[in-house]
Amino acid sequence: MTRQATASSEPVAPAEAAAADATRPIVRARGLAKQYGDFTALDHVDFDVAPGRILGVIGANGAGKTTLLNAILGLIPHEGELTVFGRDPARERAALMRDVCFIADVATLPKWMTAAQVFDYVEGVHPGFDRTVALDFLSRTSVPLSKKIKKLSKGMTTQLHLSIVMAIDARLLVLDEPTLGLDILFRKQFYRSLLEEYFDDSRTIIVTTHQVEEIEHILTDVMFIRDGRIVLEAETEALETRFAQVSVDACHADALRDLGPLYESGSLGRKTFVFDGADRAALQRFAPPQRMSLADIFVATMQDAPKGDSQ
Ligand SMILES: Nc1ncnc2c1ncn2[C@@H]1O[C@H](COP(=O)(O)OP(=O)(O)OP(=O)(O)O)[C@@H](O)[C@H]1O
Repeated sequence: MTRQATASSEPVAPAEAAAADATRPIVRARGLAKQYGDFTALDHVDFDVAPGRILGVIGANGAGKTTLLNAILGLIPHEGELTVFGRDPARERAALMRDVCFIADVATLPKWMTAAQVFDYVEGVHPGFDRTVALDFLSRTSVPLSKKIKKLSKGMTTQLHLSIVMAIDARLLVLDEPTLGLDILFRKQFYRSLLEEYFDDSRTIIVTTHQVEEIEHILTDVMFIRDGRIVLEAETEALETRFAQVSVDACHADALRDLGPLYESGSLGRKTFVFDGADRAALQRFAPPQRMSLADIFVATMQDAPKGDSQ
């Protein structure tokens, strides 16, 4: 608001404008909702995605992840406010796609084309595609340019797909389950290349996957979705200080329950309690608080989150 007021009354210094651009959200949603008939797939969610971040959108099957991405990409109409690079994706999709690259599933390249033909095609439809970058990436692999995609192994297809991602100069990359069906080596390679060769401060990535543990290390932010609602939104770094779990003999269970755990589980006379924002010193009196993986935090949060009344 301040920025708009300034712009209308006095000129904004270039440095100031650049600083404002660097912090302005790439994606801004307020009351974003999506109904399929009487089913609520997205239930009035609010969120911002800042530039230079890697956001993991995590949720169980049917949580609403793809619906959220499709709204961002302008592929479905929505209710509520949604802007991507300041534009309404549903109305200004063509202009938006100059800045956005979307990959659904790496295995979905057209099987009847050769790699060279795929490059021809992408060159024709995406103004940000740089063929020389793609060729350079591919030259470091064993993927032949002249072979039809149906004759490539899945790993080769991944590398071909990656070469396209790397060569599209997009400011926002949207990945929906990008490594579905790939073995662990190729999944790891995909994310390593993404981080080391593609990502920099000028780009933003939004990614969904069920293989949370494999992308944990690349994410700067996470959003957990359940029943079309956001149940947790946080910087990944903050999770470590925020969440902790302690395992104790069952005889201490009541005392730990008094500290307000998010979730508890137990077996064989031991109880494990998960805490969100608890006083570490208070937990330490019972047992050393342990660091939790993103997958563990996800499970605990999902157990705790009340089921939406939207179904
Ligand atoms: N075109 C549609 N018509 C009706 N319901 C739909 C449609 N698309 C999605 N849904 C429903 O909306 C809900 C959210 O679907 P969505 O694909 O966004 O989930 P998701 O989190 O991506 O799931 P998954 O991890 O299984 O891909 C699901 O219950 C789904 O059945």
